Amino acid sequence: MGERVRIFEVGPRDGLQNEARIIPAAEKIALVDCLSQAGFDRIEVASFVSPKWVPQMADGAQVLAGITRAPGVRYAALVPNMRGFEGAVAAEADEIAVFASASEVFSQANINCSVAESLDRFGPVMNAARAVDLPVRGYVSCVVECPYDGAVAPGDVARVVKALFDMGCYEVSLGDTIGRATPDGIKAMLKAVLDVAVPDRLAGHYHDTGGRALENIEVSLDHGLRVFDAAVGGLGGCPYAPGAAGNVATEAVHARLVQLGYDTGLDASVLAHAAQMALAMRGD
Ligand SMILES: CC(C)(COP(=O)([O-])OP(=O)([O-])OC[C@H]1O[C@@H](n2cnc3c(N)ncnc32)[C@H](O)[C@@H]1OP(=O)([O-])[O-])[C@@H](O)C(=O)NCCC(=O)NCCSC(=O)C[C@@](C)(O)CC(=O)[O-]
Repeated sequence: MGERVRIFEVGPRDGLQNEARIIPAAEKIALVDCLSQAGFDRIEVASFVSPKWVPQMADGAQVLAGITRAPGVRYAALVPNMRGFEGAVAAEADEIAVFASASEVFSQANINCSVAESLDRFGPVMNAARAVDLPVRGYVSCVVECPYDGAVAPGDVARVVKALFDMGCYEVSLGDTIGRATPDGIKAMLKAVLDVAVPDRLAGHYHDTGGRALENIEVSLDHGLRVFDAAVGGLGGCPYAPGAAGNVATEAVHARLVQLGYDTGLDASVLAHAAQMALAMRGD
């Protein structure tokens, strides 16, 4: 058996948040229930953000209430502030994620505040999560490139990663939000980030617009990362990142990792079925 590399499935959240068609909660629940049989230990299923900003995620509580929770799987939700935290806790999310950006312009576009303001906003969320023993993951968007502002300095990424760890995140996921990063760009970013963090508490979250996400995962494996976010069927995109295509497809990441000799713990036939469901949901 090869070394374990974990895939964090983000399709039901990051994947579906950008779909133009409002997808009924029952379809999302069916997808999550299928994914629960695939062998993931974490699946991001909802976000508790403003429904005016992201209408597709307005039914997060319904989704969390409707899924059949499999033992050993943590069902995660994204929260931008205390209001989102309260929604996630009421819906019994098993973990939450706060999300910041390495780019000021993207931060304004995505959550209507500066990077520093977003980090301040997470303070009370972290305290409240600690009080109820809820694990918190952190995301940093635009780790290589910003859709509005071009190249992002690796040092800016490292600063935000450090701030998220300092406030208590158990893991930080590095988002190539627009999926344009090259392996060299990922290398330069990781060099700076690994000055402030250990690789086994980092995850790669790579979109695949430029078709290089699998190479970017390989470069990250070389730097010691062992967790990668992916969306089944390659669903996704961010509503506030124009031009971003989907997340790298879970089934493609699984296949590449197996080819490289790693063990993902996932069942390829369940993944293939989930990918078909995901593609049908987006009308492909
Ligand atoms: C952060 C805010 C809320 C600020 O939004 P705002 O307009 O600056 O804040 P506000 O506090 O003035 O609130 C505006 C309205 O939203 C309500 N509101 C406020 N908070 C909540 C909440 N939690 N749940 C439900 N409603 C909420 C609030 O009550 C108010 O309602 P109104 O009075 O107008 O009726 C807004 O900008 C927002 O929701 N943004 C979400 C953006 C988002 O979800 N983007 C996609 C996820 S990030 C991503 O995909 C990247 C990632 C993570 O995958 C990694 C990567 O690839 O890079």
